[in-house]
Amino acid sequence: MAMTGVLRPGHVQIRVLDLDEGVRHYRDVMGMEETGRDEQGRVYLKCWDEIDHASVVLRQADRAGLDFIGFKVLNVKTLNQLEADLKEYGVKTERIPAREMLETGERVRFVVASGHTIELYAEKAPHGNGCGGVNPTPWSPQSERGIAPRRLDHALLYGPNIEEVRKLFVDVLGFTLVEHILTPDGKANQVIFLSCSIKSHDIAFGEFPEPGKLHHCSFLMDSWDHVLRAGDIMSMHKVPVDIGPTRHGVTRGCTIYAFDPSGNRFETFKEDRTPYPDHAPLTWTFDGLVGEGGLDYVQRKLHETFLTVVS
Ligand SMILES: O=C/C=C/C=C(\O)C(=O)O
Ligand SMILES: [Fe+2]
Repeated sequence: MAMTGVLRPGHVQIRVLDLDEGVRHYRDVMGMEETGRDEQGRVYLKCWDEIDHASVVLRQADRAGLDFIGFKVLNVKTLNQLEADLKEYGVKTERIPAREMLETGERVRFVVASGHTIELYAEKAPHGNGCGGVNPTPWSPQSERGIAPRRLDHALLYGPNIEEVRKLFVDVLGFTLVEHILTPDGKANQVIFLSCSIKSHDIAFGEFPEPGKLHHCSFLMDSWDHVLRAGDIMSMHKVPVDIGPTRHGVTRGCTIYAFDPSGNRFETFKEDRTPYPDHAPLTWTFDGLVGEGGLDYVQRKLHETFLTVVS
């Protein structure tokens, strides 16, 4: 947890072109549990080992992408303090009323320099993970349905001005820069990996001319084996795979990148680092992205789509 009380990415609202297709993907292929639908027609889903009501909200729209990503913070006191800190830093914030999102309290919403909408919230009703809270089981039957990721893990967002975004997340929200990929001239950041925990990243930003773009939302798998099994299930459902199975040199994460029916990239990801905030950030040169396997460690090749395909 960041010293400022930001816990984790708690929800993403993803735009899908066809709601039924989207639900079939996240519920039946990914194996997430549908936990609700609201009067706006949005569909709420959660991963099997998440406690809170939902981590993915699907909204039907005429263009794919990410409406916003929300971070859960420790409590209401922390939420109020962070809103004050954001305002003092010069960020314009707005309050989204409680229950605008099912089972979720007030959200503090703001737009960062890359054009992405970020939210902070303190309250989301628990739904449970099927293991129980007293003498719990180590897993639940839901953990065997479909790809069955443990949780929503992180997102990589593409847009301009990521240096300004880095400063905000580090100086105000208390995130740590864990790894970064430099631009070809080595003078700036191409991609930054930021953590509010001891994960390799809770959110990442890549420099990109168009604001507000989604590179991928990522879901945590337990092992290489589970990532490979996810690949089998993607193939069974003809899910278009983008990169992998492979390991990223950056973050060491074992990965498959693929696309949902709307063309939103998602990732099945096995974490393999536990960086603490006192660790110095790891640096990747741009040619390290290719030559040293930064993107694809096994094949040591750059997949153009990593730099160009967003939703
Ligand atoms: O070189 C690119 C690395 C991308 C890393 C991830 O998407 C990840 O670690 O989840
Ligand atoms: Fe990722």
